[in-house]
Amino acid sequence: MRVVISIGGSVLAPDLDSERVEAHASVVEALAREGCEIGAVVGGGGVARDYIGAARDLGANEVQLDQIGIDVTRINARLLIAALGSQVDPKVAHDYEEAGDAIRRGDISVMGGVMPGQTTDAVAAAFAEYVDADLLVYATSVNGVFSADPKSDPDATKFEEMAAGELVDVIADIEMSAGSSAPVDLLAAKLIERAKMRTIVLDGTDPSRIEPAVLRGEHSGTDIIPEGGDEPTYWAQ
Ligand SMILES: Nc1ncnc2c1ncn2[C@@H]1O[C@H](COP(=O)(O)OP(=O)(O)OP(=O)(O)O)[C@@H](O)[C@H]1O
Ligand SMILES: O=c1ccn([C@@H]2O[C@H](COP(=O)(O)O)[C@@H](O)[C@H]2O)c(=O)[nH]1
Repeated sequence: MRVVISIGGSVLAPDLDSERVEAHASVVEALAREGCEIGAVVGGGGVARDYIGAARDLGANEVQLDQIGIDVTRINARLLIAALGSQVDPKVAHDYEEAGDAIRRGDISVMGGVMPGQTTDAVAAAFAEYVDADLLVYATSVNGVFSADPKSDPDATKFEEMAAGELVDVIADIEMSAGSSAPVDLLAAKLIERAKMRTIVLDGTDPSRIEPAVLRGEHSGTDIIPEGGDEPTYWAQ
């Protein structure tokens, strides 16, 4: 089974805590031991937003801000690589070909951002499509996709499952400036829809939630159901 896991910066490195990074790496390594081929994409989190905010105040334009964000995602990717054992490609992959080659060699491949105008959510979706992944997992700071931002709307309700087209509709109104927050960005949602990619959005603040989701489909987040895609099959059945 080939899996791409997007690990939000706000769950991997809300602060510089090596034990938390180690816990995420352990989950990735456990999945690899189960025989999964893994691509990981790491976000920039609060550190990226802090840098972006400071540079915006200094007059940088949105592309320059995105470039700062990309740099931070790649630093976080290096942190995850540092915590992974010898099975990881030691380079942060800067494009999908490099990342795909590493996976085909049997390595775990880790990416950060690749280009302005998107977030690492879109990187993960494109990476998953490029390597024909069986599953894409977003480990983020909220437990799934809600009808509205649950951090600001107490009446927001969680989707247990939703079609990829519905995801596009929910995400469409969220702002897309550098450093913005969404469970997945709009480009990612469109790529998931196009690729008919089976996708899970879950709370990754506790990384141990990722393994049962990948191996058995057990999680309390949101399943994005591909329209016209195959029925899910699980590795550990
Ligand atoms: N409809 C929605 N459903 C779920 N979350 C939403 C929604 N709209 C906005 N959000 C916000 O999306 C955010 C998703 O997580 P966020 O982007 O902060 O972190 P991440 O996925 O860990 O990535 P990173 O911190 O690297 O950008 C949350 O802050 C949540 O409040
Ligand atoms: O491919 C990419 C990835 C990221 N960015 C910029 O970086 C920040 C932080 O990334 P997150 O995935 O949100 O953690 C993002 O808001 C963009 O500004 C990018 O431009 N391109």
